Amino acid sequence: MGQFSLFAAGPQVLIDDASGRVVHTPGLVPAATAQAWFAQLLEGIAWRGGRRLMYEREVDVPRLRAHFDLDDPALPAPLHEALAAVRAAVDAPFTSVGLNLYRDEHDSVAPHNDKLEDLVRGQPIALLSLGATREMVIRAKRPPRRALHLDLEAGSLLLMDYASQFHYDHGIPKQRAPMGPRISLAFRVRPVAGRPATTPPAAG
Ligand SMILES: O=C(O)CCC(=O)C(=O)O
Ligand SMILES: [Fe+2]
Repeated sequence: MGQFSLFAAGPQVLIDDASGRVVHTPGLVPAATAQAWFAQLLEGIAWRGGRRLMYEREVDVPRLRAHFDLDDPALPAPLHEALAAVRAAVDAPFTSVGLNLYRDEHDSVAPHNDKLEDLVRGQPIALLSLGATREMVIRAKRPPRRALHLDLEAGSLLLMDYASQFHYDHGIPKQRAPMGPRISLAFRVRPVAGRPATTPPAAG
């Protein structure tokens, strides 16, 4: 059996209609592999805090972050391996990986859609989870704002297509119960600098 043949529960299609496609695959990566990557990244990455404006006040971004271009010769080994695992499941020419570190239950990401100018049109976002299980909430933008609550376990993949970013927000809410650290790897296909993010429709 190959390394990636253990799809614990198989892919679960959460959304698949005109509003977009969202697929959750628990167990894409075996638990021991996910744990090894988590430990190496937690120690080995130069995690950065950030500041953002909220209601005209500067506040800390409530998690730590890092970013690599996937062709960076200094790409850490676990990210190379994680990319291979994601590419085995998703046919997209990923160019970039954003890392989020949620140190504990107080860290979060507010509901948002990924910035469309950071994505090549039509390409998905793939989120690989490592470390503690955290809840993600995916909520429709339109009333009645249907919400999906899912547990993102270590080794799971959440694939959101481009269209879904127009119609849904996603976020990782703070929790009350104590939680260990979690790392997410967000693989994206970013537009090449200097070229438009979206291809204009062909003339004629
Ligand atoms: O940590 C996650 O799973 C979500 C991260 C996210 O939404 C983002 O980086 O844009
Ligand atoms: Fe996001």
